Amino acid sequence: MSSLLEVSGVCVTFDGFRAINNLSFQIGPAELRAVIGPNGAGKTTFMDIVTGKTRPDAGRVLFGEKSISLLRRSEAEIARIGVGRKFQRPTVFEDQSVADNLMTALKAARGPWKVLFWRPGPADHARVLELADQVGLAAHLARKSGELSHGQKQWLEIGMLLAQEPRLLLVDEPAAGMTLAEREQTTAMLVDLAKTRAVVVVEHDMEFVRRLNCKVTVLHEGSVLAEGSIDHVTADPQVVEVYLGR
Ligand SMILES: Nc1ncnc2c1ncn2[C@@H]1O[C@H](COP(=O)(O)OP(=O)(O)OP(=O)(O)O)[C@@H](O)[C@H]1O
Repeated sequence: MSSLLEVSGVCVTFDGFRAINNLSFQIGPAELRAVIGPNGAGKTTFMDIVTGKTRPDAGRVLFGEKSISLLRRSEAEIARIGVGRKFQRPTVFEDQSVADNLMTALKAARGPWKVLFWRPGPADHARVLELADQVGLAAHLARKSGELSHGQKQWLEIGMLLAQEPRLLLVDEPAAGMTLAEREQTTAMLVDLAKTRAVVVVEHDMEFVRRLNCKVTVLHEGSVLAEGSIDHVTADPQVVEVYLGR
């Protein structure tokens, strides 16, 4: 399988401290991957590198069939190339309806110039319905986003990211603060999304990771400590020592 994202030999140093240390990581074009590891392991920095927020001192970050380098590109360019990132805190427009939030995201996905003259047509309204359906909010289109539950807001934001049609979606602790039912729905949603794109989930909740039922990458001190199925990594004595045993 050729990879969609290839990170190799990446190093990041903050004030002399090696936060990412010769990190190499690959993800396939339609793959769900969980990234776990203790506090300070480098999970956030890894996502910052891929999205162009942090510049590595060394290494390569290549994306897509043409192996486009993501280094030295702006965050906006990387988003247009096909990388979406979902932060932990949802940032939806609370005064707008679910449909309006999704339409705003569709509009933004057109790029800064086309937006000036853009008016939504029937295909855009259909796309809004499709996006709402993908994130389980089809029955809530007319509701004000501020009235949604925490979990529903998270899903709306995922829907807004999908408007950009990312080929790689990075999701930071999606289960945090969710009810059990919302977690289950989020699991199903992420599994479904990863059928047509790569989805990388950074998560501390091991029960949630287990339910994702996907390959797991364990980071420690800025590099990959272990990789494989959840059963494989949780049985690894080094993983138990640095992370699970705490
Ligand atoms: N801007 C920065 N300046 C200095 N040090 C930083 C900076 N960003 C991250 N670090 C350090 O780099 C290391 C990796 O941090 P990072 O946030 O990537 O870890 P993490 O795995 O996401 O941790 P957590 O699970 O707590 O979110 C930590 O030791 C952190 O203190």
